[in-house]
Amino acid sequence: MIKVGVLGARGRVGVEVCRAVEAATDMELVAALDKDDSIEGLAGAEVVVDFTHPDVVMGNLEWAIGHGVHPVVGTTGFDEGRLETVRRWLAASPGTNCLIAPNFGIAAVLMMHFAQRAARYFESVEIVELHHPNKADAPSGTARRTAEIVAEARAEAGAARMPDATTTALDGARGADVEGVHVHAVRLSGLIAHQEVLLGGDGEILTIRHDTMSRSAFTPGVLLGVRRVREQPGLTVGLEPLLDL
Ligand SMILES: NC(=O)C1=CN([C@@H]2O[C@H](COP(=O)(O)OP(=O)(O)OC[C@H]3O[C@@H](n4cnc5c(N)ncnc54)[C@H](OP(=O)(O)O)[C@@H]3O)[C@@H](O)[C@H]2O)C=CC1
Ligand SMILES: O=C(O)C1=N[C@H](C(=O)O)C[C@H](O)C1
Repeated sequence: MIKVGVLGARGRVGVEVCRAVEAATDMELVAALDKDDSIEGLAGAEVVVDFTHPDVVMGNLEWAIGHGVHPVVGTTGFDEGRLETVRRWLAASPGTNCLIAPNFGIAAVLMMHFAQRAARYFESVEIVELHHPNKADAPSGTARRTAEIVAEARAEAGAARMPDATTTALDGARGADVEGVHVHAVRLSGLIAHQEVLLGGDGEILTIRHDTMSRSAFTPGVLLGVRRVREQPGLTVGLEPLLDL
């Protein structure tokens, strides 16, 4: 049995994760902690799942890694600086591993992968992410990561700069620029989590769209991460290696 702790246990995703861990026959939920609980309650857990908030996740990771608990992290807000800090903590705690995935939905991971594969064949790529209005951050972790891997694929293929004749615009009208890829964030009641990657070429457009219809979509990926994190050395970013992508 894998002893699992959950941080953010009363949150929108945390509730689903606790339910899934309790239903898994190879896992035991040993701690379900939320905002005002002491993180010391994680003592005894082998793996901790974090779905909290970008402002608190780094403190949680420092504690977990320092205590030899393997984190599986869904919380967003990771840039290269944060990832480097996590790598440093892991290096100081040999045998402890960490998985950080901006999206645990299998279809969402495939959407990102297909966008990365397609990017080199098109002149233009833009991303529109659409989420519920209670989301803390923008752009979403998924959109940010998609833009990064799309930009990387385009750079590797020697793609030219994307055409854009805009010289006059209101601030924000062209969205956020993530390594040259424009990302637009919609916050709308009724939505959960959605993303479109628009790829434009000569006379044709490919749209890759992903829709999260229920937060239960994240739990198979989280359980996969919990089962595999102990054998994935150091820091793993994204679920792709666990899906052989
Ligand atoms: N990787 C993925 O697949 C996914 C990632 N996410 C990300 O996960 C994060 C959480 O999303 P969501 O569940 O919607 O958010 P919620 O706000 O619904 O849940 C977060 C929970 O964490 C609690 N919390 C805040 N601080 C702490 C702390 N220090 N220790 C323990 N618990 C704490 C919050 O309490 P309180 O409300 O009182 O502040 C809340 O109950 C976001 O960053 C989101 O982007 C979301 C969906 C999928
Ligand atoms: O906050 C959310 O809801 C989600 N957050 C993640 C992100 O920022 O990409 C994953 C998914 O989009 C849902």
